[in-house]
Amino acid sequence: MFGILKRIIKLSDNMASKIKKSFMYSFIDGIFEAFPLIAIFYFFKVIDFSNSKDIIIDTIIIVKCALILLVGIIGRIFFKFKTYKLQGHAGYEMVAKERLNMGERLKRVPMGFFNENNLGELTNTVTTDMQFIEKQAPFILDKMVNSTINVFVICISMIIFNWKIGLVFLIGLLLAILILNLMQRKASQLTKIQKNTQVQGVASVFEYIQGISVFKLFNLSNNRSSKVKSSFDDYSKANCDLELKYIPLNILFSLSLKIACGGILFLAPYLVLTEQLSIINMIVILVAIFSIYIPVEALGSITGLTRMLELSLNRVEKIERFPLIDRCSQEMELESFDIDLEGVSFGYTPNEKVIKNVSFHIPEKSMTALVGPSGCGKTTIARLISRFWDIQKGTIKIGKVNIADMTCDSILKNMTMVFQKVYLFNDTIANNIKFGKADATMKEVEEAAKKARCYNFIKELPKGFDTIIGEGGASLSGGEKQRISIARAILKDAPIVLLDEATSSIDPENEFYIQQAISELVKNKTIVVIAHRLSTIREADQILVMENGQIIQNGIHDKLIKEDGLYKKFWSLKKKAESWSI
Ligand SMILES: Nc1ncnc2c1ncn2[C@@H]1O[C@H](COP(=O)(O)OP(=O)(O)OP(=O)(O)O)[C@@H](O)[C@H]1O
Repeated sequence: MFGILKRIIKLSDNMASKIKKSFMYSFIDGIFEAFPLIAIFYFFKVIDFSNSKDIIIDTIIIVKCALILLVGIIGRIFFKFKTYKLQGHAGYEMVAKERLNMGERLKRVPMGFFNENNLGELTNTVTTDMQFIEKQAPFILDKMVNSTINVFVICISMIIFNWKIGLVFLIGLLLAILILNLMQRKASQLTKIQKNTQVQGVASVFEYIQGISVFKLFNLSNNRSSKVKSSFDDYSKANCDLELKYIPLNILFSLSLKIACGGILFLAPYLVLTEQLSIINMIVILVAIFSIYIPVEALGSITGLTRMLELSLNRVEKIERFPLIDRCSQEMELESFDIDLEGVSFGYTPNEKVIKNVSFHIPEKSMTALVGPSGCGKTTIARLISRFWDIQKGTIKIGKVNIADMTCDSILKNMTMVFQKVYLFNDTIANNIKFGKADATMKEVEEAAKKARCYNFIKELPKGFDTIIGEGGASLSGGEKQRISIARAILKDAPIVLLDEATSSIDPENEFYIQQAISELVKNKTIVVIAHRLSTIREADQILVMENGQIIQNGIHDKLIKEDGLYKKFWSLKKKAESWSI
């Protein structure tokens, strides 16, 4: 149980002192909680009950008792406030920091991480798990630490007070701890199942939302929503199971404490009758009996929550443990931007190589086109140059520096990528363009938009650059989204441009503007283009023809067109396709 304490303290980092302080305040609050008991003890101690006909209750005594109660109440309010404030702050700040850390980590893990961990599990970790840790961790730890201290203190006090009563208390306590242990084991199994079904639920909702257009198109929405429903049915069944299997143990736990209370209730008068206990002490015991087991009950009540916290921590720590792609690399400044691949081999899975012993040189400020049939590895080459994955054999150098020695940030700050699939954030158009350069002025943003040929259509929107675009850029046409993403790339002004030309048909007007925008983007840059257009291929300084993960031809268009090979075939097919008209 206490391993979790260490893990939270580790996670909380510089918030640990706040959490520890909150435990101390909570402990002091526990002392003030005992003040009513002290008042009762004092009351019976100072009043003479031996003469039952003439009991004198002095006003001073009443005032003193009232004062003790008042100090108790004020002390509790003050320290409770302090405890909650510290716990709230510590929980919030600890999780806020951890969320940022996680964001940074996710940027630096190999892309294979996202294949191995489904999106539902990741989403669940950064939302539900983190929220659970934020709200519950300080509360659970506080209850755990203080209840244990209180149980220990009460146990010692009872034994000093009267060892026979202390023994009955101890038997009740040991019985309760035994059942608590059983409860923890049960909770361990059941909360794991419950958490897994929760993750499945989130994953199926995610899939449903992402694929909604496909489901609608193929009339599958009922089918998929029944999958979502079934995963939530599993979740609700797991919750019911957890409660049902947990309830008998919970009852047994409470029963053991109540039986021990009953034992003390009978034992105390017996001890008075046999003159082993004074009446005053008996009264104090009878009053205290209702609260001595409260800390033990508190430990019982957090068992399920503790297990859930443990599972949430497991998931967060799993992300923390995943090795960063650039953990042994350094921040570096590049001086030149030519690209060299030497004997590079790579596979997404260990047994299947998709890039096989590839070598080529891309001179600085030149255009290289990658062409070849679908699935031959063109996109993979672009991903490897930007170190989204690490290669298994060979070296990739930019400006004569091995990218394996550079941090992801120092590679990517020199690169711009324009992919077919454009992602725009749910923010203003200006901020989407500024993504390329966070501190850009509005003048720079407008300048980039003009170069990317999107200034005019943006200006025609009612709110211009302040127009909020839906997540993923839902409110813009495909061509408009492309041009905004090119404006973003122009603003970044990186010396290397990786460009995956759009294959999907865009209307001629948009295509014309996109071509103009790209011409602005690539001026004076080292360009690697996954080429689908004849114009791009023809103008390239170098064409790399790929087949089945290998470079099979290399040269300029005029040379390759004369050779008998894949390129010639590819070119005539492309030409034929482009000459088709509808
Ligand atoms: N994330 C991935 N995980 C596993 N395999 C992948 C992944 N991405 C691509 N592949 C596989 O790697 C091979 C090369 O894919 P790649 O996308 O590089 O080809 P491509 O030439 O760019 O194809 P296209 O022109 O159709 O985009 C293919 O067999 C593909 O199925």
